[in-house]
Amino acid sequence: AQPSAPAPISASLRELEFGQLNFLHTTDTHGWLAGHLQEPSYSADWGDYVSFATRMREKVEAQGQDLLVVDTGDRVEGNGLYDSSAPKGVYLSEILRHQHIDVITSGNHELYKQNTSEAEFLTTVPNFRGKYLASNIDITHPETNELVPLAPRFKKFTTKQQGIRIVAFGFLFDFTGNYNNTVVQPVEKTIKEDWFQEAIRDKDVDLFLVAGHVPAHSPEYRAIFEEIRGIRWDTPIQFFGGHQHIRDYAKYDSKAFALASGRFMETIGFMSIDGLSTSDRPSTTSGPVFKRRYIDNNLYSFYHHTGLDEESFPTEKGRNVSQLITESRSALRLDRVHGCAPRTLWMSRVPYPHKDSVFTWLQTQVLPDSLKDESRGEVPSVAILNTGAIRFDIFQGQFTQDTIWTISPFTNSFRYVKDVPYEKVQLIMEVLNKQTKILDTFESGSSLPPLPRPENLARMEDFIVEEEEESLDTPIYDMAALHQAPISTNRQDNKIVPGYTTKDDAGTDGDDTLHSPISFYQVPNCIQALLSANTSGVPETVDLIYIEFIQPHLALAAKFAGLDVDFFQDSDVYMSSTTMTDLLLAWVKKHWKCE
Ligand SMILES: O=c1ccn([C@@H]2O[C@H](COP(=O)(O)O)[C@@H](O)[C@H]2O)c(=O)[nH]1
Repeated sequence: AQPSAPAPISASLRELEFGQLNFLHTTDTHGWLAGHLQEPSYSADWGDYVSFATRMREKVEAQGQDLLVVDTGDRVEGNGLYDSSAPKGVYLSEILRHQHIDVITSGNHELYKQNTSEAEFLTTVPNFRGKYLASNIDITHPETNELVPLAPRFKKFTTKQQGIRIVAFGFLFDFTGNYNNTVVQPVEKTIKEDWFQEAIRDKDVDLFLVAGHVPAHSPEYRAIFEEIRGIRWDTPIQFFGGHQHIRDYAKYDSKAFALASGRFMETIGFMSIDGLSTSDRPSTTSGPVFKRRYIDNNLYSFYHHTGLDEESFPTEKGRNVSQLITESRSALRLDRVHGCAPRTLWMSRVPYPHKDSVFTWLQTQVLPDSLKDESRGEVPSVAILNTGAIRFDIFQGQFTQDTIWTISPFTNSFRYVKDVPYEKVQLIMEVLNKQTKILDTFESGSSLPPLPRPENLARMEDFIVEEEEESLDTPIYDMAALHQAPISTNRQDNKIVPGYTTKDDAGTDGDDTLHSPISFYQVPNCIQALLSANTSGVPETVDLIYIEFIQPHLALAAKFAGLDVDFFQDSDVYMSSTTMTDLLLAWVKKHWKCE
């Protein structure tokens, strides 16, 4: 772990149930390879994960079993380790490559911008040659300008110990927000292509492995499942997915399951399959048995599941990777303190509006104090921000160079349209806040990226822990104590701390660590702030300021609201090239001085 990471808290753990074939899975790590430096439950880093995968491989291979390691994309955008360097990602890709990964795929974040997808093509794909799969992504070759597959479409391989014959694919969901140097072919179309049809007709296959940046429960995975099942009624299928930032497990039939392993290096997903047939050993049981576990990413869990300790657990390579992360963070000055947050601000742990909601803080303080373009004088304005623009909670205490990227990693700046009737803005807000119901069906074929963050789309209802409200002012962890405490192995000491309490298709026993539940509240798709309105009451017309990511959504919503504005032609840059990240950082520096 990183030197400044808090020691994990000892806890009651559920055991891993190993099988003939075992998997470790990460997804949506978004640059958090240093682990969480303010949350003990997730404080292990990528170096610890390198050691963990090695020790797990040693353990299962000693039993004649196999272990495969899978990553399903969105490795970029969301943490200083990726976003703070110029060019972005140079430190991250060096760190990432040290994990032995057997199957790796791209997420949507690898494709939003031309330079990101080209870095993927020129660096990450070669770093994981033979492992990186891209079943439905093409890229314009940066030198030849030809459209070529980002990586091979699929591969067939056999496992080291038992010779289990696996055909593996690597998909991305039907993403449409990519820059025009890449092409994402819809999954439903891809699976009709000759190469896929041939691959699933291969008779010498013991398992189909579908890795992808695709939700575990999704139309895309349903389509792949049905296509394979149509040809191979009996062959086991293991899906690994992601994108929604949740822990999830989907049962497609008794021989086909999908695991999604959360977000931000909080979770190492574990799967095992027992009873697979192989070329020289037909299955002995009535059918394969699938087991899943979501491991909290911390050393307490890692030691427990490997049966090792502080001395015996780390590998030399793992230690070196942790050291490389420390050096990279230091070169990027990620611990540089810009201010001190006086209290914790939550994304979804409190309702909106609420004094401890990050969105209430933005609406009432940051946007009114900061969004001002001198060229617009005292003209009243309304600013609209999509809640998906903010990615993480802000914890009480030091606000560092790393914090700014964890909450606001995107490079969007602001635009505006003048003279918009205030009442039309309110209608537009109503439409935006019903996005999934209205905008998605407004024009056939239009499929806009969602406005809220993925966690909010995956959980459509509030989950309220009644007794939590009183404890919100108390930090979850006593950080000072955690920095010194050795990891206790004394079961008497086990505390139940708030954390994941996952419910999935296999029940409520998936998490390795027993936690108490955390409230989860829905938040709107967008929030608005009324700015520079010196008059009492509401202005008749305003400058409508918006974060540029939502321009296509606004254009559609405006039609709905009967506003005759062409947002692409009639809008202009607001505050030159100031990004949301710049705005937030400037506000923190000015208002949140450390005592
Ligand atoms: O420039 C951007 C890019 C993305 N968003 C928000 O993020 C989600 C997608 O996040 P995933 O991690 O891929 O699930 C998108 O729907 C937006 O809500 C953004 O606001 N600005």
